Amino acid sequence: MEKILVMNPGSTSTKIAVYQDETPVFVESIEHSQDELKKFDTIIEQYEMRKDLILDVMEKNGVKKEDLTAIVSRGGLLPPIEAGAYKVNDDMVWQLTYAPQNEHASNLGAVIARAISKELNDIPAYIYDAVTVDELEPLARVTGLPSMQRKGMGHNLNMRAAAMKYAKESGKSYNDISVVVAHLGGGITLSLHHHGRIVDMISDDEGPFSPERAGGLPVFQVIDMAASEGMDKKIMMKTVKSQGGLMGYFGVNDTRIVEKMMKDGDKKAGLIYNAMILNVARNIAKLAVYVDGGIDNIILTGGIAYSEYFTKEVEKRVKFIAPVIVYPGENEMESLALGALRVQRGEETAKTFVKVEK
Ligand SMILES: Nc1ncnc2c1ncn2[C@@H]1O[C@H](COP(=O)(O)OP(=O)(O)O)[C@@H](O)[C@H]1O
Ligand SMILES: CCCC(=O)OP(=O)(O)O
Repeated sequence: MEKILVMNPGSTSTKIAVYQDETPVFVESIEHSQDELKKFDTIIEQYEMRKDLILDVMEKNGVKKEDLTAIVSRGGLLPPIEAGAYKVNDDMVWQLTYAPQNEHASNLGAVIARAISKELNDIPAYIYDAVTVDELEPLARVTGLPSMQRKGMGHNLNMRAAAMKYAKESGKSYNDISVVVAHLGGGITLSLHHHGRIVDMISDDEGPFSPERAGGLPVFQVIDMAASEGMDKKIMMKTVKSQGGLMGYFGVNDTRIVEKMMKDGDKKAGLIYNAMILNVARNIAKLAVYVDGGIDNIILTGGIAYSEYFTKEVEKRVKFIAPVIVYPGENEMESLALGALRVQRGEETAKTFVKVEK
């Protein structure tokens, strides 16, 4: 029997679960307010706070850490890697601590997993379907600057799980479907799953603005901003990553608040909320053209997909491409647990990560 600790450090929450084989013993999501997080300058400084929280929640739910047989976490912003499981090793911890592709809360997952594993005689620790799974086709990588390439970066864990769920429900194999999946969360990313691979995707730096991200911006204005007084990389990243989107316009990252403002007659809220919807729809259409519009279904998932208003308005704009299906929320904790379980049972092999020094 397996007892697996599952961790998912996100930008606005830490999700923690323990699974006994396929069954959840508990699943908890602890929200982090902007106030709580603003005292940390970098993500890695949140290490102690998030690790203690994970261990406390486990203890509170009556699970002894000595009973764990494996640990699995959402993977962070590693250099481009393949889909599926990777063993957490010292190279991965080094990469996420000193040379991640970018700052992101998920960078903490493998670092905390390694530390807990070491305290427990090196029980196996894994990451699964990391943020930087990159299966983009060469055609989808090209930009207009020879020195820049498009990269795969997104909510791969939830988006692949949603695509696989759709395949199962429609009696097909993941290898036979063509779907566009939009993860509508604190950050919004979209992906095109075509014959078993994510052949194109739109990351949070290119796509729609979201509750806390600026999304794709007019590049000439970005250059002016970067060249302005007092700007540096850290301030710029913070502005577009956590202070953009709804946060920038209204100072809140809770979509429900903005939707309520709109419904109560606030004109600015109506304009911005409907623009967010338009941006999601526009980016779905962008992905559909890679396969000449040959999409079986469009899938909307993530927290915002609980909003009937949001999903219906997106559907109105994109249903000319393919039918829309809504899987509200995310299935990340179960996807992580089942991935680790397959590895523990020898049904899948975990790959080995090797660090890439810049
Ligand atoms: N019923 C709802 N209607 C609209 N938005 C919602 C609803 N429930 C949650 N959300 C929004 O979903 C977002 C978080 O989505 P989630 O997928 O949990 O996030 P993340 O990708 O950041 O982990 C927040 O902006 C939250 O306000
Ligand atoms: C860059 C994609 C990953 C991401 O944005 O995750 P969160 O929305 O959880 O911050």
